[in-house]
Amino acid sequence: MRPDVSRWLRRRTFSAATWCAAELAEAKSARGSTVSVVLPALDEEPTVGTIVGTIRRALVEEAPLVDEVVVVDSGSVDRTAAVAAEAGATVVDTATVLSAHGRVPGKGEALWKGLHATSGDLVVFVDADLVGFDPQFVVGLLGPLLTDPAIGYVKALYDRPLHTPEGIVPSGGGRVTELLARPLLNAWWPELAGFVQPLSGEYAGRRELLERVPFVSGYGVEFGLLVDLAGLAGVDALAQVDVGTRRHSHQSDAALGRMAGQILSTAIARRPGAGRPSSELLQFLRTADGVEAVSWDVGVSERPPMRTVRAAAGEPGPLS
Ligand SMILES: O=c1ccn([C@@H]2O[C@H](COP(=O)(O)OP(=O)(O)O)[C@@H](O)[C@H]2O)c(=O)[nH]1
Ligand SMILES: O=C(O)[C@@H](COP(=O)(O)O)O[C@H]1O[C@H](CO)[C@@H](O)[C@H](O)[C@H]1O
Repeated sequence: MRPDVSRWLRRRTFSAATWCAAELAEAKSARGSTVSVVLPALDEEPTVGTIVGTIRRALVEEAPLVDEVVVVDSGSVDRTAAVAAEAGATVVDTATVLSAHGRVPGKGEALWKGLHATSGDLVVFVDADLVGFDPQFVVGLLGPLLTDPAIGYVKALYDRPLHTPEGIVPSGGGRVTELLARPLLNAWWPELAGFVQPLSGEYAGRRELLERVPFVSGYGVEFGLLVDLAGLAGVDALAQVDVGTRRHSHQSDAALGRMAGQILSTAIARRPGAGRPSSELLQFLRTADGVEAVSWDVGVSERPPMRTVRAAAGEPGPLS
């Protein structure tokens, strides 16, 4: 193992159990900081309300650690928005936030617009499809940020059981992580090889950093943020926190193939000289008389750093 990665792992890997909400609420108050939680949601009616309610009870009412909870609706056709609002979240829609910039599909768009729709100095991102969500996820992500000014971005690490019709595969989750993201990082960004869950959907960062990097529109957003923030602030400004086990609703292998296409596009765009990859991904279906090729566009766009958007609109930047 590279000595720098070994050292990073020792210095920048934490356990969520190190902190409790009450002590971090005091640390936040002493620093005069504020905390926003952003949940990107596309048709997450079954789970979003429980997650929002759990955050509000534990981290707003019982311990004033979180100052706002915002659900960013990506155009859901179910009752995601209503359920989130009933649970106490502020709900915004990707169609109306920064509407002058239009709306492109994908998770990264929701996160980018969630960044604009919130004001916290620290921003926590949590997927809205988690099952058995534990508020200690948020506490653990905020721990390093509220206790070490040298740390600017923290990703969750966890076990990821894969729920299948045949039962639970204890560590079968994170399929795109294991088959694409981890090999890519080790090949082209080996200094980031210490991240156990480079694609984890739960992470937190300082707004002053998050507003200085682009947000990839689709599922490349986590990969893009990790590489771009490391380039901006240095690997030592990044950390990871062990929060235990994460369960969520799983997509099909075919859907994850398209996710992988977006992540590959994101990675190649960050390798000067690698050329512009084709945005087409062909997948195949078995038909009665053979196979059918299905063409997908896995090209991604990039939303510019929020700092440039605010400057263009004459808005003040984040207090920092
Ligand atoms: O266009 C999209 C795609 C996903 N999501 C949300 O982003 C999170 C992670 O997406 P997903 O569960 O599809 O990814 P996975 O966890 O399966 O990799 C979930 O809260 C989704 O509802 C979103 O807001 N807009
Ligand atoms: O880590 C992964 O391989 C993928 C798929 O996870 P599963 O195989 O469904 O457990 O899930 C993550 O990747 C997405 C792209 O970065 C993130 O947006 C998701 O939040 C995250 O769950």
